[in-house]
Amino acid sequence: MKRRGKSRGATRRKGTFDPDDTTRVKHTRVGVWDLYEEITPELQNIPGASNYERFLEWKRDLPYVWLMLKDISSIRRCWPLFFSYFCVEFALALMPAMNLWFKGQLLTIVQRAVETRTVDKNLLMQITLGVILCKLIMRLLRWVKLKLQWPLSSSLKQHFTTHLFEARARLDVPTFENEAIQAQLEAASTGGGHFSIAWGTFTMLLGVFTTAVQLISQVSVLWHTLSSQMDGHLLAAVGLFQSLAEVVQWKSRGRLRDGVWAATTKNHDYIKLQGLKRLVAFSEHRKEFVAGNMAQYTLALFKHLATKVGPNVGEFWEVYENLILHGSPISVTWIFNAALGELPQIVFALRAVQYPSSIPVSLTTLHLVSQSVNTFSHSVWRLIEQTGSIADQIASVRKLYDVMKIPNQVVDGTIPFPEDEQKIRHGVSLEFRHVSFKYPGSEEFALHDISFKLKQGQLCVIVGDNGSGKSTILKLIVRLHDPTEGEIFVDGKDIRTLKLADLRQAISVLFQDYTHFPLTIRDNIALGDPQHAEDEDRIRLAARLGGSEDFINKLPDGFDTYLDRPVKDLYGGLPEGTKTLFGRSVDYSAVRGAGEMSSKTHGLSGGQMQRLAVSRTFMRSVVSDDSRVGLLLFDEPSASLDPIAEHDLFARLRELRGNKTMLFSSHRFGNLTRHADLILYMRSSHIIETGTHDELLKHQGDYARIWNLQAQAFL
Ligand SMILES: Nc1ncnc2c1ncn2[C@@H]1O[C@H](COP(=O)(O)OP(=O)(O)OP(=O)(O)O)[C@@H](O)[C@H]1O
Repeated sequence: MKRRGKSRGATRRKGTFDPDDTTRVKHTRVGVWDLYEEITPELQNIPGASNYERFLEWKRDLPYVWLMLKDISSIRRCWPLFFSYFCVEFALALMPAMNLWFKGQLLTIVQRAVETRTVDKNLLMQITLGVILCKLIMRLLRWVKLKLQWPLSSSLKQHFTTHLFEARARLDVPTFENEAIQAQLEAASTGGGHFSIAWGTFTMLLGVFTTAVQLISQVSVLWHTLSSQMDGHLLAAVGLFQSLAEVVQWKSRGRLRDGVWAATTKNHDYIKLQGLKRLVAFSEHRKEFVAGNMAQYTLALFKHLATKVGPNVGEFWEVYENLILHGSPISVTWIFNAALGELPQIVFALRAVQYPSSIPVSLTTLHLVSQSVNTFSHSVWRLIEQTGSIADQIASVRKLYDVMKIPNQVVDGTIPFPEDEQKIRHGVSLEFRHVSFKYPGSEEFALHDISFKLKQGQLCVIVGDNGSGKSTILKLIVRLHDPTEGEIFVDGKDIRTLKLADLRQAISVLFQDYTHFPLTIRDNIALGDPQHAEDEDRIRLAARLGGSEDFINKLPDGFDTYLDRPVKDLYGGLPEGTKTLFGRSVDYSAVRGAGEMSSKTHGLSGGQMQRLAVSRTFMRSVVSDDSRVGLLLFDEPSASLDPIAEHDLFARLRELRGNKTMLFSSHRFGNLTRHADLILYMRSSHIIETGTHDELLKHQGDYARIWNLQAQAFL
């Protein structure tokens, strides 16, 4: 481990994590990763301070456990199952003590047999029966437990999956794209394990309780039984000493806790290696990968890089577990403890030499003691392990609830919008007042001092160079981000004061980088207007207006087609092309046919994709008479359309928009700009020319130049 010795003068914001601050940050190399942990200055020199901190964490986190238990108790249909599960666990916890009791009885019989040379056959039968019954009951209880486990754990999982869905659904763009937030969401979803956090916590709490019951019941039975045995307490003490010695040697693993830490890698070879893995694994790259003939080159590069970075590479957690947690060498106490395991036998041998006549009784006692000490120390181990992981588990519960409280960067307003529902159909006014904007983490202005006004019902077209800021203007209107400086007004009101849901309801937007959702085509269109998502007629009308109805109808599953099925079919691991297996002929087509599975995928052309996206916008904006939309935003809606489709789209838009205010971003002059009330010509984050088509032509500036350039192509 070494400290970083650079940039003492680095800018440090109060309360934020600064990896370059050498007084507060510990740096550890973990394979190709660099781990930076914040050292808490006040506590670092106090012995045992971290344990104290851990206790404080518990105190902070326990209310969340209470909250979770209340949440779990709200799933009423599970009550009987929970009750049964609790009873089964409780009964199972008493079983080892019961077993011990029977063994104690056996010991008494042996002792009596040694002393009196007689055996009580009836008692022996009863005890034998009791032991068998005990085993049977235990098996039965375990079977019932397994049967109850699945319905309970899956109910909890489902309940908390909905909770996580809600937590994700409420996040805005800059918050969601933040990598720290992504990590927080990930941690809350998995809890780092196979089961859900809720089920893990429930079983852990129950486990601690039942282990305590197990220990108390065993100790009382053992104490009672051994009181009457020669050397009973001595052997028990020796056995327990050994198991406690192991416990003392066990120390909590130095897991990274929830404190402030961050890990990064600057190893270019490793990063490139990961990039190559994705390139070859993800279907979205396959077309270019194949067409570009990249296989041979990338394979050679992959091999070269893999050799160069060596074996100590992998996901951070994988490397951390192996190099840091399991990296400790074998200790002297570890070896000493192994020898201590034989101590009860040594004590027994010495006593046998001293009192040879007591050998049979002592032998049975030794057997009883070593067995019960084994179960006992197993229980102690369980308890320690459970309490050791309690802090982690409880912290996971807090994570589960904390994700609901992640603050959005775009803060909601309070004023309802619009004041007049009727009026909004005739459009809204829009004003940008000295708006500047930088994307999060970017030093460059994407927009700089942008001001313009648009009256109710006007058509505005934004034209300009690539990267000049056209799309960004549209994104700010729907408040995907807020301006860094300046204000935006809709109908004279600062959009930051308006209720976000109302503002977005009043706007229909088609982004340039639209995506299609992993749902059916019907749902893809329907989600344009969630309020009318069940209205089949509207969906079909939207498809017709967007120019997508014809090709959708030609697809085998029509509107039910999934463009990219979110759940894939599963197949056995036979190598593709296998024709025979152990002499039998085999073929996937039989099982595929029986399951009505298809290996076909439905590809759409770029233009068809765009028509689908336009249909989604139409679903919201122009289809309904009761629409509450007053502002339509289109970012390059015709980029992938053929000239006829483009012409039809604009004609339809002009006809259907009524009086709604409309804003287009476009590279194409003509079809739209000629009808525009206002054209904004942009370059390098600034508006450099504004006016109508005629005004800008007269002005003889850049707009006129590009217009003439495009017009000449048709001469
Ligand atoms: N998510 C983002 N994060 C950081 N910078 C971004 C992001 N999106 C865009 N930018 C930057 O902001 C500037 C404006 O981008 P914008 O997408 O608004 O341009 P545009 O005029 O719509 O371009 P085009 O004509 O190519 O669509 C560009 O310099 C771009 O690199």
